[in-house]
Amino acid sequence: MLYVKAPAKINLTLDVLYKRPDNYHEVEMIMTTVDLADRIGLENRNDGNIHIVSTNGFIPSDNRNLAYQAAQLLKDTYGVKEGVTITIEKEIPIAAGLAGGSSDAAATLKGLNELWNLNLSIDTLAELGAKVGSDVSFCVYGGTALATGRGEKIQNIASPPPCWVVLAKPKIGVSTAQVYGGLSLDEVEHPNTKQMLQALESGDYDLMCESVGNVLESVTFKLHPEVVMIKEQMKRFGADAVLMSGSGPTVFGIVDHESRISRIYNGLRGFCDEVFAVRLIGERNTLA
Ligand SMILES: C[C@@](CO)(OP(=O)(O)O)[C@H](O)COP(=O)(O)OP(=O)(O)OC[C@H]1O[C@@H](n2ccc(N)nc2=O)[C@H](O)[C@@H]1O
Ligand SMILES: Nc1ncnc2c1ncn2[C@@H]1O[C@H](COP(=O)(O)OP(=O)(O)O)[C@@H](O)[C@H]1O
Repeated sequence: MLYVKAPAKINLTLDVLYKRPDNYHEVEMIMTTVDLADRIGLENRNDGNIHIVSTNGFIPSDNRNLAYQAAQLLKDTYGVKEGVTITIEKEIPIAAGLAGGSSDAAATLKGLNELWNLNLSIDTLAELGAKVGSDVSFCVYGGTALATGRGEKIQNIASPPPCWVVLAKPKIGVSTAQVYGGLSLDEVEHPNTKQMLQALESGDYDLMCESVGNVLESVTFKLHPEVVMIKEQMKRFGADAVLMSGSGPTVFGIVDHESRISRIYNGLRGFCDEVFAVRLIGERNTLA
């Protein structure tokens, strides 16, 4: 069995520039990887089938699973005869704004590249990933990046200075399509992406905390007011920056010292079942 780690992401900024004719939204977002990960196991099958086994009964085990789609895409594109059993040990909350499914797909692409001896470059895997979902290319590279286009154009950037992150997910799940669909661009406050880039480039923790912003908050907050409450609690317990990740509903809080995490973590556990205290993963992926 080959094991591959599939970490979650958070969006430090998420801006939407306009709605495109293809119904996607042109975005500009800064994403970074956090140390909360699913574990993907890959084992060859002689019957040519793709088979999903998961520790979590709430994700699809058929061709709606993004890891399944990634394996199918490799089989179709490169005429692979082998099949694969994909085991997904789920740690990342589902439909949470943390790209769990996208990261499973990215890990599957990287792992099968090795298992099936395809010798594809990381750029090729990222291009293939974009066909599975907008966030998959970023997940192939990991680290910290500026993502543009519909999210699939990736530019590697400096990672945040050392810090810790508390993630809190309320019991609801949100549909990304519904959130983008509910966005009205004349009502939002756009984040300052340039300022965030400067903050990361210069390793300026305070400026980074000042520069977080996500236009999708306006939509998810209206749909689910409990997310606003979690954001307020996170601030009250002392986080330096607090933001919803992606389309939500997960809210993250940043602190610069490990000793400050437990107050926020313990405080939030009273409101949410799923709370995690994690490090950021600064390093970009290379192929094994
Ligand atoms: C909002 C973000 C921010 O990182 O993350 P999540 O909240 O899903 O984690 C992403 O843009 C989500 O990317 P991903 O979840 O891969 O989206 P996709 O599967 O490609 O698209 C799902 C649906 O979202 C909408 N969509 C997605 C991306 C985009 N740039 N514009 C859109 O309008 C479209 O309606 C699309 O049909
Ligand atoms: N491997 C997977 N893990 C989680 N969800 C998956 C997976 N494959 C498909 N999905 C579906 O994708 C949807 C979004 O899931 P996820 O990637 O966890 O959230 P998000 O897009 O908010 O980051 C869910 O409704 C789920 O049914």
